[in-house]
Amino acid sequence: MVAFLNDEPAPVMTFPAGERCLSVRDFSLAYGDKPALKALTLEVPRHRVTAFIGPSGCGKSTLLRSFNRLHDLNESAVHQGRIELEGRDIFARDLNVSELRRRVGMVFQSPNPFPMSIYENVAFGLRLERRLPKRKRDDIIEWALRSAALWDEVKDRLHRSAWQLSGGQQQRLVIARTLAVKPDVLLLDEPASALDPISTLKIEELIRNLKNELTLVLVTHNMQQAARVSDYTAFLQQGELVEYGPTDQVFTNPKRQRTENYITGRVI
Ligand SMILES: Nc1ncnc2c1ncn2[C@@H]1O[C@H](COP(=O)(O)OP(=O)(O)OP(=O)(O)O)[C@@H](O)[C@H]1O
Repeated sequence: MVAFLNDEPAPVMTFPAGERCLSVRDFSLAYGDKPALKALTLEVPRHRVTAFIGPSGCGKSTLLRSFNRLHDLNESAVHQGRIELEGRDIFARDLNVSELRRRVGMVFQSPNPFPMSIYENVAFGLRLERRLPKRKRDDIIEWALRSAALWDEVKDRLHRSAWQLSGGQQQRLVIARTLAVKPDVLLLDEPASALDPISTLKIEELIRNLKNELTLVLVTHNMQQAARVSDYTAFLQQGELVEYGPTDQVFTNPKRQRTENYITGRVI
């Protein structure tokens, strides 16, 4: 066993204030009396891809969903501690939760386009937000579909049903729909786990390219995927942050014995 590996609490990795997008301080969340996250402290850097990995039930999705307060919808969920988006407390009384969810968009495991055309899917969020002149709306829809690497495949059939697209195309459409309202952060919860290998590679390429536009946080069971697309990786176990660092370091030179056990397959 390598001497430096130990199970001390994870050292806090910090970023200069100008590079920090999300900041989690001593954050705990329980469903009723069952703790899911235990006093987590971590920072998510702006315009980077940060991956959350760890065994099933370790709290990855719970942490991701906390970033846009999806737990408000679950009466049994209680939290303590603080999360800031660009320096602002997301639990502040005067915070507008709809605006938070516009700024922090989310894409789930199974593609969920609405039963309407490709065009209407991307326009959906824009219609709710504000009345835009058609020309301007068309420009944003083209921009969002291009950003989601889907424009060339759908530009000649924008008014056909979104359900005619393949699963991978549907997931890129959902990403375009989320991008259309210009979020600052994109949360991705296992975005490729329902897709075939080629569609998965397209989503991964998209994730890498999108960091020019916004900050991405990815939950994945697939460690190769985390290694391929993320800049930073956080390893969680039983609601605790075990290790957080640059992805290369976490995968090739982990500082914690528990991380090494997980990435080498000794714990699943
Ligand atoms: N809505 C809920 N109500 C009650 N308990 C929940 C709820 N959602 C999650 N949990 C529990 O909280 C813990 C963390 O779950 P979470 O889904 O965040 O983990 P995860 O790491 O994302 O798991 P997986 O990889 O299986 O999706 C688990 O013990 C889970 O059973």
